[in-house]
Amino acid sequence: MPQFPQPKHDKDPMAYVPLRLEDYDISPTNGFLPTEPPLRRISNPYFEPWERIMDKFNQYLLAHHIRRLVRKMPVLDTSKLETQAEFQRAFTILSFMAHAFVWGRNSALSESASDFLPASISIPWVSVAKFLQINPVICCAAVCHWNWQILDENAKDPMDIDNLGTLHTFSGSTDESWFYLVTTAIEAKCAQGINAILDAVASVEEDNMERMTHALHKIAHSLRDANTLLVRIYERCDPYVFYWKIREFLAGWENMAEAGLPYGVLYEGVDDTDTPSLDSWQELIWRFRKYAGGSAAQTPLLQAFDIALGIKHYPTGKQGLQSSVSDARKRLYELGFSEPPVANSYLVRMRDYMPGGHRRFLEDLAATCRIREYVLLACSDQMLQAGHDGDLQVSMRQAYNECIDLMKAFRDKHIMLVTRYIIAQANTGPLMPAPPVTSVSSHIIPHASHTQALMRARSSDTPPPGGRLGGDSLPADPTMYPQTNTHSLRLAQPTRVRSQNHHALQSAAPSQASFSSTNGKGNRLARKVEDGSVVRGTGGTDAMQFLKQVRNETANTRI
Ligand code: HEM
Repeated sequence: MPQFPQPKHDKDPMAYVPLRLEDYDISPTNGFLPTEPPLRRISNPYFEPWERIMDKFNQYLLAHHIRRLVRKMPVLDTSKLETQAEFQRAFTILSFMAHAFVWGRNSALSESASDFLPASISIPWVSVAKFLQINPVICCAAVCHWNWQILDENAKDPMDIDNLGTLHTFSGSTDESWFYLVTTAIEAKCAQGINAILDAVASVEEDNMERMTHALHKIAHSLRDANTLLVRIYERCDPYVFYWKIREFLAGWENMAEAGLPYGVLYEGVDDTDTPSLDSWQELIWRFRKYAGGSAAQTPLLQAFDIALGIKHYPTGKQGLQSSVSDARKRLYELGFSEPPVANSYLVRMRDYMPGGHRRFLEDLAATCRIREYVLLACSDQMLQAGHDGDLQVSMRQAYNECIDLMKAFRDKHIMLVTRYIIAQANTGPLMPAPPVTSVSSHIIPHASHTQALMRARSSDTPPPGGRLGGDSLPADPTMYPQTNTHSLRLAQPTRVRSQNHHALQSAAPSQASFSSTNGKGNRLARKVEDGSVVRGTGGTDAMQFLKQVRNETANTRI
């Protein structure tokens, strides 16, 4: 029979040491949100060049001033940031400016996505991200964890969703605020569930079923709140606005060939400093960064509940072994606690988009948590069959199963909203056609030569001299939130073009014709899908297949 970790002994290196939330930058009251509301401004006037842009961010984005203003911004020294709250604010506002710079193109001027970030953004952003131990790209923490304010400090429940506001949005719409706030409010409401996880872990050590049952009830309470809040998204976030107006700014730069970024984005002043020669484009191309964009899949919350409850997720398409209870118990007897971890790589990868402390919490929790095993071993087969209501073991099992049912219900509801917010929108198409899109480099390369270059590029793998590459019969691009990632395209080599403002390689962008052949609407991040296409996930997987598998794995964990 497998042994549970023994009570701690000071000299035993394998001793159980209880996890303490403060060691992982987790708030006892607000969970993965900071305890105090995020800063609305960095008070040091040195950072005014950033704050002044944020003062009129929506207006500048609407008027297409962002790129010009960001280019003019000085490169600020992040060593002047003093507190963690300042680093978090810096990360959030740099994320908004960076994504506005990359995706905030002026289509009337035939601009396309930018394949570089100027040093004024990239140098401080990379440095702040390093401090926070998170990828320098927009993420759940930037828009949901560090981007909220309390409206009425004296409210009965200050963290109630109806008492919260956002600090920043791209669109300036209430829909976008609400989209972020649903996640923010879920995080706050589930703080007691995170505390309860630690109680449950401790009760395994104490072999205390009563404490375990109580902790499981508290986890269930949080999950019930999360379920209630999740469906409130329908109240104030219009699926049309979400799909066609918001999500394009949340996209990252991975699998974004069709959006004009086949190689990702070059962080100027960070990754190009020692470029040996501009002729060695192959060398430079490796320095382009590829990151997924923002998604609530980057919240540590659901992963923490998964780990706590022993819900395992396997690579998409390879459903795991968790089948019957007796099988699970048999495996536990045979393998003890040393089952090899086989994880869903997408979910694991999303941890790089979480702050370092939160990522480490998930790792350490996985190493210490044996809640499911405890419940499983406490319930004999006879007891499970006879169902002695009132027995401590049975109540514990019921409390555990209630948590599983609520996790499954959450994922069912989530699948429904993905259907309404993404799939239905992608199938319908936009109401308002965007202006046609042409190559950003049309001022550099005459359109006719561009087209000839395209034709040459498609007949060979060598880049045409001085021209950008693309394909005017690229396949239709099914769509994914928040990153559009679809068919993998055969990437042509980029052509180095020295632009007026930077020396980054101009990336291959599909031509106008290629967009009209997909949906004719010009918007490359939110787009109509062709009949029969699947909506693909960030990791290149079929989103629905991924989400349904994650849901089914949850249901299979019931004891
Ligand atoms: C309009 C609202 C939403 C849409 C359209 C949406 C869409 C998606 C999509 C397409 C995925 C697949 C992977 C990816 O691309 O990142 C995903 C994953 C995920 N989303 Fe959402 N989402 C929404 C709201 C939320 C909210 C409010 C939460 C809760 C905090 C949430 C939590 C998750 C989690 C945890 C995953 C990973 C899969 C899982 O653990 O079940 N989502 N979401």
